[in-house]
Amino acid sequence: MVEIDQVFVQAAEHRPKPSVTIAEGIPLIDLSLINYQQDQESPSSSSVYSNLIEEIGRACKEWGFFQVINHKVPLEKRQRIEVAAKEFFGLSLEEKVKVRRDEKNVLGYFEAEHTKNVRDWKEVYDFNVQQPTFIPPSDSDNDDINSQFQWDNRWPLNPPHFREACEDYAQEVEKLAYKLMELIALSLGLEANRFRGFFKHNTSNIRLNHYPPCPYPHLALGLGRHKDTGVLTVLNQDDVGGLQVRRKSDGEWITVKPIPNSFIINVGDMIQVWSNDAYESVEHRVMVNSERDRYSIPFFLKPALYTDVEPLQELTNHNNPPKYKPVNWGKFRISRMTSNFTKSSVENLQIYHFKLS
Ligand SMILES: O=C(O)CCC(=O)C(=O)O
Ligand SMILES: [Fe+2]
Repeated sequence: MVEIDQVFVQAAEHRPKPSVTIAEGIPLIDLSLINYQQDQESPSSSSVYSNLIEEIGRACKEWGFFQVINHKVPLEKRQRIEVAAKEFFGLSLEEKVKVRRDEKNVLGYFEAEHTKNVRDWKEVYDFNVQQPTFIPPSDSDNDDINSQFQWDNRWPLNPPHFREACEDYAQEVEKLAYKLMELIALSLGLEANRFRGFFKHNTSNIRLNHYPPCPYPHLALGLGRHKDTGVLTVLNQDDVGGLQVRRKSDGEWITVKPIPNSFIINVGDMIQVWSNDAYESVEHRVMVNSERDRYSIPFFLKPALYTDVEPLQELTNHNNPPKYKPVNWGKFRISRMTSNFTKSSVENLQIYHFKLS
């Protein structure tokens, strides 16, 4: 067997253990009650609905992760993007690099991502849900965003229905994300639409992930440990499994069991800041295996580039003062993005850098 390229090798303490604990714990939440009609009378007064809100609040607090079923994202749209993703990744590298992401183009195909300075065993394709991305008017603070980056989607010509499959799916999953944000707002004691204004010019994106079989699953990871930087993630994973979540209660890595037609939801860094640590963004990673290809499709809900994210006034008071300085989403995003390309000697920007001591 050829020796593994050292760029993929995780430090001993970050390698997956040979035996894994399958999570009993990640809450499974039934969304049968939700409804996407805007003009629907709010069912928030009914006690069944308040149970749902409470369940979501508890999951966000105790795990930062949960799975949902009966979410109403049409299965057929989900299957279409899954097929499109497989077809795209099945193309030759020469074809795929025609839409390769680079230092200037933020979106497209990429096969050399690093997480915490170790290369991931995967390839990805990113597109933004809202186009064009709203770029704030130039001032000295925003020069980076204005002059250095291109935020246009880069659609491949092949497979033929790729773009349509991606856009159709994005619309559906975005609705689910906003509905979940309403439930999360209610669970924090806020107005249902409290977060809505942050997404007018959102920078939400969808990523297609492909983790090829890896002959060294004990040394490498499909995706190294990390927290999601955005607001909320809605993840579609296939039946292969490999996602692990760091359990808050004891720091153990717990494998999330795939459930057909479910989504895995997790809180990102920006909810952690808005909620002043009531709901924390939790570390997770992806193991690879030597036999099967694994595909996953996260939707990352993200605010507008100009958003200053800070603890919400309603959630802070004299006894619970703000724990963070404002985090400018555009700057945070760009700092994180540029560090994903190669090994770098400095740690990238994390939200704890914004903590008020
Ligand atoms: O592939 C997965 O299951 C997780 C992907 C993920 O965590 C990410 O892309 O941020
Ligand atoms: Fe993630």
